[in-house]
Amino acid sequence: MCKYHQTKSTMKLSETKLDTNQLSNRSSLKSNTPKRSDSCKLSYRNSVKSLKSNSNKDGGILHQIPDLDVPYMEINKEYDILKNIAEGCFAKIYLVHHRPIKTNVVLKAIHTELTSFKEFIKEFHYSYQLSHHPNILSSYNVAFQSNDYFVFAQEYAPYGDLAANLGPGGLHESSVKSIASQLSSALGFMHSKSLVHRDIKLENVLVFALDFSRVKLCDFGATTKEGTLVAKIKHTWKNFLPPEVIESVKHERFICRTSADSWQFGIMLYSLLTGNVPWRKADWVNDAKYAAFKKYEERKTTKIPENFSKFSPRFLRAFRKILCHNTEDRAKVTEVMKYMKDKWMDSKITTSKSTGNILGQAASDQDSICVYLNNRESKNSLDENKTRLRRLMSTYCLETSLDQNVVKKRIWEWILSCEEGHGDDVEGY
Ligand SMILES: Nc1ncnc2c1ncn2[C@@H]1O[C@H](COP(=O)(O)OP(=O)(O)OP(=O)(O)O)[C@@H](O)[C@H]1O
Repeated sequence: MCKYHQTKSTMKLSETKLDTNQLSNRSSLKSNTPKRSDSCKLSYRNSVKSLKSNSNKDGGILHQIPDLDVPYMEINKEYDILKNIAEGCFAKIYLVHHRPIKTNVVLKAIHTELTSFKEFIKEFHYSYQLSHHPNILSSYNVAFQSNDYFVFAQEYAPYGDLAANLGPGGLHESSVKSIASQLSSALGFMHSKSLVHRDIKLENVLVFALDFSRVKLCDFGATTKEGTLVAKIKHTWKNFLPPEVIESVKHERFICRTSADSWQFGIMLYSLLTGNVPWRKADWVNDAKYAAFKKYEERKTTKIPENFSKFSPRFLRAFRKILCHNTEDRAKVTEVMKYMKDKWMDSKITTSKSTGNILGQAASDQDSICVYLNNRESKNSLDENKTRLRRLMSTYCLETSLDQNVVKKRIWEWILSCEEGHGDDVEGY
C-alpha cells in the first residue's frame, strides 16, 4: 500500500516513506546546522508515542513546538503540479503528483512574507500531531522550503470544503447532524489537549464523501494552547467571531479559550442548517439581530428572534447554550451530541429557508468582502476560485454583482487602514 495512503492508526513516522530524511540530499536551509531532518524525525517519533499515551489535559509534548529546520527543495524537483486548488489568505493549495512514490498529495505553500519560520513550524507541528484523529486532515511528515514558500504535505480532500458544498437553503438536517457529530469529535479531541483551533469556519472543513459521512477539520495556522495571550485574527469572517473577541480592545491581547471554538461551531451549525449567518457581527450594541438573540438567550424576553423561529424548541435550547454570550456558561462543543435524537428544524415552519434576507447588512461588511477579494483577485486567481468566491459570497448573502472599480477602491482603503496594525494578528507562543 502506498505509504501516503496508510490509515492514520497505522501511520508511523518511521514508516512514512516520504519524510524529511528522503529529502536529505537537498541542502539544509542552514548549511552549518546538523542534519536537522534526523532530529525532526526523532522528535516526532517520540511525540506521537507520547501523544497517544498521554491522556492528561495539558497535552504534554504536543505543546512543545520542536526546534526544526527544513531542507530546501524546488517543488518541481519531485512533484508535478496538477491543479491550483485554492488560495487562502496565507497559503496556496496545490494538488500535486509525487513522482518518486507515484501518488497524488496536496502541498500547502505559505509565502515566507506572510508567515515567520516559527509560525510555519507551529502550524506544521499541530497539523501533523493531530492527524491521527479520523476527522482531522492528515498531514505527512514532509516539510521543505521552496523559493519564497514554506511547504508541507497533506492528504487530498476530493470534494473541497463545506462552503463550496453549501447551497443558499442550507443542508438537510441529517447531513448537518453527521457533520456536527464529526466536528464535535475533532474539536473535543483538540480541547481535551488544551488546544484551541481559533478559526472554525465553513472553508476549514473538508469534504471526503458527498453524503458528508466523512468530513475533516483543517487549517491549524491559528491553533493555540488554551490560556495563551493572543491578538485578533484579522483575516477571517467577522460573522463567525465570538462576542468576547469582537469586544476585545483593538491592539490589545486577550486570553484564548476553547469557548471561542464552541461559539464558532454554533455559528457554523446555524449556517449549515439555513445557508445564512445569524448576524453580521456579535456586537449587541450595533447589530440588532445579535441584540435580539442575546436578549432571548439571557431570558430577558420569551420572544424568539425571527431568524431563529425555524428551529425546534429543543434545538433552540442548544443554540442558547452554545451561543451563550457569557463564556463561562457557554456549552462545550461535545454538548451537541445530546441533541442528536431530536428534531433540529421546526417542521411546522413552511417558509423557504433560502431567503437571503441579511443582504443589506452583510453587504456592508466591507472587511469580509475585501479580505476575500483582496486575497483572491490580487493573486490572479483562477476562474475556479472566482466561481468559488461568488458561491461563498452568496452563501453569506453577500452582494455578488459589485462594480469592480468600487471593489478595488474598497480593497485599497482596507489595505491602507490595515497597514498600521499589520503584524498584530498573529499571537506569540
Ligand atoms: N488538503 C486539501 N484538499 C483539498 N482542498 C484543500 C486542502 N487544503 C486546503 N484546501 C482548500 O484550500 C482552502 C485554503 O486552505 P487553508 O485554509 O489551509 O489555507 P489558509 O491560507 O490557511 O486559509 P485562510 O484563508 O483560512 O487563512 C480551503 O478552504 C480548502 O478549500
